[in-house]
Amino acid sequence: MSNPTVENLVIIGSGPAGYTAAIYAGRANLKPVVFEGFQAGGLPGGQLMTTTEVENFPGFPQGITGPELMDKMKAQAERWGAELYTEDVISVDFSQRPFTVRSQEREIKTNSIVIATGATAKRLGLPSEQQFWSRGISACAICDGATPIFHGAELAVIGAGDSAAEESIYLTKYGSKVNMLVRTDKMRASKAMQDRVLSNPKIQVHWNTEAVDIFGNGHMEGVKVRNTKTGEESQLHAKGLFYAIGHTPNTSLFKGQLELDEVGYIVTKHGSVETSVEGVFAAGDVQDHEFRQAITAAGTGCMAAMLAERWLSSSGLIQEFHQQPETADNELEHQPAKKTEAEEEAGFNLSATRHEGGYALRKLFHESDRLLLVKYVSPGCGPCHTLKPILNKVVDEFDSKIHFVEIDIDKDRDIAENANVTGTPTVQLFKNKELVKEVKGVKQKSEYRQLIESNL
Ligand SMILES: Cc1cc2nc3c(=O)[nH]c(=O)nc-3n(C[C@H](O)[C@H](O)[C@H](O)COP(=O)(O)OP(=O)(O)OC[C@H]3O[C@@H](n4cnc5c(N)ncnc54)[C@H](O)[C@@H]3O)c2cc1C
Repeated sequence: MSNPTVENLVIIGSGPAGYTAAIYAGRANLKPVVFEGFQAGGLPGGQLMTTTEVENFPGFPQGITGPELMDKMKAQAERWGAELYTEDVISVDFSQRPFTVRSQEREIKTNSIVIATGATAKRLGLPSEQQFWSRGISACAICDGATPIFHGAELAVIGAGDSAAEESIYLTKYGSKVNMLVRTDKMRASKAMQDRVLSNPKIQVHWNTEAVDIFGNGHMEGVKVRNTKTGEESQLHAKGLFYAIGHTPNTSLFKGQLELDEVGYIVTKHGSVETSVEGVFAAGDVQDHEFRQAITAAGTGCMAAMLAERWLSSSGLIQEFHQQPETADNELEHQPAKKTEAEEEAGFNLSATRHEGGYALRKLFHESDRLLLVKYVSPGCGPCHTLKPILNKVVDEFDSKIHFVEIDIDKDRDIAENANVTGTPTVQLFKNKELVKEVKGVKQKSEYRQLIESNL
């Protein structure tokens, strides 16, 4: 599908840099188009979707969770008229003006671009990594740590920076012990984080230790480790292994079109966010290997939008869209209050499509004559947050034809255990009490739709 109009500005990425650029460009009446991303370079909302409390973003003295902060930034961008697409950009062409940006769904011509594609968590490439991925190995402790198999179990974290420290501390809520594997005899984490790790009785730091492989039978049982000083190998028992080993800038799309440094970060002019191509700006972690903070990403997002506006204006390309800000619809403020179990029993209505909690699931499993779609989520899980509006739309389409239940695996541990849920989000579809299909992670709407349609 081609769009014949030429946009003022396309923003690629929806972390703090992308949404801030969208807020500024929206307020400058540029009506920016934002590709929020989907899977190629992390979640829509960016890296903060995988964290719990953000304590250092100005304006939130009590802290705020990462997903909540990103929800607010998104709502603010929408309020100022940004047009958002939850799609990955698959190619760009900067060789001709206007520039071209393509996703699977559309092709857009634009006079200027802000790249805010951030960075993606690295993997180690261990021999059995693929086999045990999501069967013990995870790159997101916040998303998967609450899984029942990890409760009371020994766990391991690989890494030596702030992420590794934060994830180790978080995992002590669930595991009996957390082994932190550090390749050298030093941690890179901030002094404050190191102190929290070293003083936590549930965390053991294994210095000069690297992972060699994973072992297990179906599910992971432990990590083969090597002492980097002596070369001696040994086995460390752990039911879960969490990677926190840094990030790679998401710039493969731009190779050969923009100047990148030897690691792949976009090169910007000193003190600016201008790239080697006029009219293309880069903001946030994709061009910053030094600070890598939400506030610096937001700051450079602001600079990129302001410079894009100046550049469009001085090139005589600007097209203004005057508008009133939309009223923000903050979903979080409209969450229903939690019900007691007695209220749940009294209020259970078999004819309703949507339900939540273990009581409803048990009732529906035995009494429903419809397809039963079960979504398992956990508190603070960013991908669960991303999945919510996607699955909500699909459930609406099948209103009265299916039953839908949301299970918080932290509250209904026994249910998650019986259902063999090994990470969140997980969606299971049941027909006549039989499990037809399990889908892990976040997928496009069409995949869930097709799954339901083919079983109706
Ligand atoms: C666990 C953890 C905890 C953290 N805690 C803090 C904290 O407390 N305070 C703090 O200040 N910072 C924190 N950070 C760092 C902070 O998250 C980053 O510095 C910040 O998110 C960078 O923002 P960004 O906008 O540059 O990129 P990102 O947040 O990485 O977002 C990149 C965006 O680009 C999109 N994208 C990628 N490729 C494509 C594509 N091909 N097409 C379309 N879209 C694409 C992604 O979907 C994503 O939306 C933390 C990071 C982690 C991992």
